[in-house]
Amino acid sequence: MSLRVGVIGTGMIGRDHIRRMRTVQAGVSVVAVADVDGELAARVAAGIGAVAHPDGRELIASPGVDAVVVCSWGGTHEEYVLAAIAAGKPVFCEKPLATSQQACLRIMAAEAGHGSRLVQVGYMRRYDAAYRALKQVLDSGVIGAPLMMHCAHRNAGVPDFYQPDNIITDTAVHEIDLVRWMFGSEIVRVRVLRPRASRNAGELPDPLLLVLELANEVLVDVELSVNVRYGYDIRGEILGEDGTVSLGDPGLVAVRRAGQVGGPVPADWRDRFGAAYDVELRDWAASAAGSGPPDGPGAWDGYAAAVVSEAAVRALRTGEPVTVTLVDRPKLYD
Ligand SMILES: NC(=O)C1=CN([C@@H]2O[C@H](COP(=O)(O)OP(=O)(O)OC[C@H]3O[C@@H](n4cnc5c(N)ncnc54)[C@H](O)[C@@H]3O)[C@@H](O)[C@H]2O)C=CC1
Ligand SMILES: O=C1[C@@H](O)[C@H](O)[C@@H](O)[C@H](O)[C@H]1O
Repeated sequence: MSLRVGVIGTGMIGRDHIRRMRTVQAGVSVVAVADVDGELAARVAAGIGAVAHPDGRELIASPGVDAVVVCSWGGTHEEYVLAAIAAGKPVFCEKPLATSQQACLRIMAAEAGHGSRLVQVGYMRRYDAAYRALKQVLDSGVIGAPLMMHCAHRNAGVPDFYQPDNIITDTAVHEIDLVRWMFGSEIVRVRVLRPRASRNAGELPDPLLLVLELANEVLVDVELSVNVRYGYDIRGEILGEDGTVSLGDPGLVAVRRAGQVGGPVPADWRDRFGAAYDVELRDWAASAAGSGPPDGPGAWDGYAAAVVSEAAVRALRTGEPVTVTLVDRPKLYD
């Protein structure tokens, strides 16, 4: 029997995940949706033969729903993730897990009370073929012990709701999760530097340079530019004691003509990370269908990312370095 999934939030990524669960994945049916925009939910439900619930909590409680995907706005995630845990249902929650470290602690406490992992967070870069290849080279030891990583996270543009903090909490949070996974080490200190703002930036402090210090003394710099106009450009290079490894060009072709060489730049996150979302949701659905607890990023990772994000927001506002302090990691997440 196929896994009956309910999706809360039928906006951009909610609809994209519905499409992939219906067309790319086997063994999954999207049977229910919910959105505060009732008309949108009804339209999406009608298009796929699903039930539209007026409320996300009702969807979670429905006996016809085995597992839940949360794609609503970040501030609403805690409520739905807690309700899914209370119902004993596996839940895939888009990033961020929640918008404060206290909320993430409440989620971890609820999961510990349940006794096994039910939560996966949508940090899809861990499933990206290029980042996985980068980690494989790093872990093989051929470039020696890591010293630094240089990252760039460039968006063509960002939604109108973006405030300065969103550059950290919605954009940089991907690198915050990624480097913890890449180096198997927690972030202990952050600082944020502000160069001259781009003329394309509007009111935003854009670009920013985020500097992350890890417990293993690796230093990471992340350029965050959210209005570059030319496309969605994600870069990463690790410097080791004996060599370097970097993400390759995501373009599948190079065009040589008129004395120039060029190729496509992805338009947005769907374009660049489409295959990673496919693998991420396939693995999550397999675990939710009974293959075992999810082994992707969990509530602990969501919590750590929230603590570092809060520290980075403070660093952005004050211009000062901020130390990161995490609670002891509960046994459930060893
Ligand atoms: N992993 C990734 O690369 C990406 C993750 N995201 C994350 O996905 C989430 C959604 O982002 P988008 O789809 O871009 O936003 P969106 O604004 O396009 O869609 C969000 C939907 O949630 C609905 N909603 C808001 N509050 C709700 C509530 N209490 N109950 C039910 N529905 C509610 C809205 O009406 C809207 O339709 C965010 O947390 C965002 O950070 C978004 C884009 C990429
Ligand atoms: O998660 C995402 C968006 O919410 C965010 O706005 C973008 O900056 C990220 O690149 C994308 O992956």
